[in-house]
Amino acid sequence: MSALLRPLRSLLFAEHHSLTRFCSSFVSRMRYINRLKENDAACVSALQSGSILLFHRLIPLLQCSDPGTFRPIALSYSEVQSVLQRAGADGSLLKESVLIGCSEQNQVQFCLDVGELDPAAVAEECKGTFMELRKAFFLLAGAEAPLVAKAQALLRWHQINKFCGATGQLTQRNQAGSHRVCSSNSNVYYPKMSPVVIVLVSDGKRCLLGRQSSFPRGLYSALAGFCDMGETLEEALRREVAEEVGLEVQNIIYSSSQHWPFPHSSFMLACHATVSPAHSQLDIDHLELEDARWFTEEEITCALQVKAPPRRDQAPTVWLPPKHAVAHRLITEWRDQQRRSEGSD
Ligand SMILES: NC(=O)C1=CN([C@@H]2O[C@H](COP(=O)(O)OP(=O)(O)OC[C@H]3O[C@@H](n4cnc5c(N)ncnc54)[C@H](O)[C@@H]3O)[C@@H](O)[C@H]2O)C=CC1
Ligand SMILES: [Mg+2]
Repeated sequence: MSALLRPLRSLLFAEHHSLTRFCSSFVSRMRYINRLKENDAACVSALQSGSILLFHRLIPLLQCSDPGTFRPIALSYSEVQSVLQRAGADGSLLKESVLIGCSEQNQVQFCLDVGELDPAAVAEECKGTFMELRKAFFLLAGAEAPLVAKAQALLRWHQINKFCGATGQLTQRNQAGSHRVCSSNSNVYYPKMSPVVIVLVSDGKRCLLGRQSSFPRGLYSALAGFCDMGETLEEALRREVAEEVGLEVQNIIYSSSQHWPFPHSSFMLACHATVSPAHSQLDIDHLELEDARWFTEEEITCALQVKAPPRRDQAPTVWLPPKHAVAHRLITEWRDQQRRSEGSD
């Protein structure tokens, strides 16, 4: 190795080693990932020891782990190299991998879209199946649904941001895929989510759920809406509730947030809010909602028992969003709060 290269290699090794040494606690994991976004060489090195999730035109490669449960197949760099070679592609596609994050087991995770390969050959080679995320999301085990959703969202973002919106010129990505830069005016683009407020309104004894005509039969959910430019969370929430059901809410309390991949990367900001019983008369905007109703705690408890959507030949029994959706969390938080307050009455 030439004298010039040796210092570079030892620098990279030290950098990688120090980065790897850092990857032992949450803080150091976060700092490590941040550095991989800033240091292309370290990211290339992390890719060679990382795990890679494969997609085919944004459809994730999964395998059945338990009956009715799927998980993403995490391949090593060399396993992906041999999949690519067997599928007749050269290994250079690997550099298109996008950094997702670092697992709690300190495994750096990447995703790669092999859209130009034959999906059947890749699926057979990896003993898996490519499954649309809309279907897979609810069959993935707990923590893996957000991981696969984030990976798909990143890959989609790169596919639709190849050109600069201002100059029309090509944009170039960094090795981690955490940003793209316009090749002519250096505009920097970062992956974006659209902020959405989602709220469970209560009048003290009941909670309010609505449904759009696009929802599956019988499904009711918390009211939700995209934030407009310049709005605060509270302003968007008040506007959406006023628009959709004609109510003015008070006492907005933040609950939690969630990346929601459908249809394209919403950033769900979930809250509880109240109206006084004297001002709970609904005035539904049927251009926005097919229906909206007040539900008692008993009705919610019944609806939470409904595990499968009603069949076409059945009455449209009310059912609620599954555990993967933040609406489910809002509803169970409200139900639990009702039980606590009844218990203390
Ligand atoms: N994770 C969960 O528990 C739930 C998630 N959601 C999601 O929340 C989102 C918003 O719910 P909706 O009631 O449909 O929203 P909404 O009440 O704002 O109505 C949708 C309208 O917002 C506009 N819009 C669409 N995309 C936009 C964007 N990126 N930025 C600004 N405006 C946009 C369009 O005019 C569209 O017709 C949807 O993506 C839905 O999938 C909805 C309920 C539960
Ligand atoms: Mg809405």
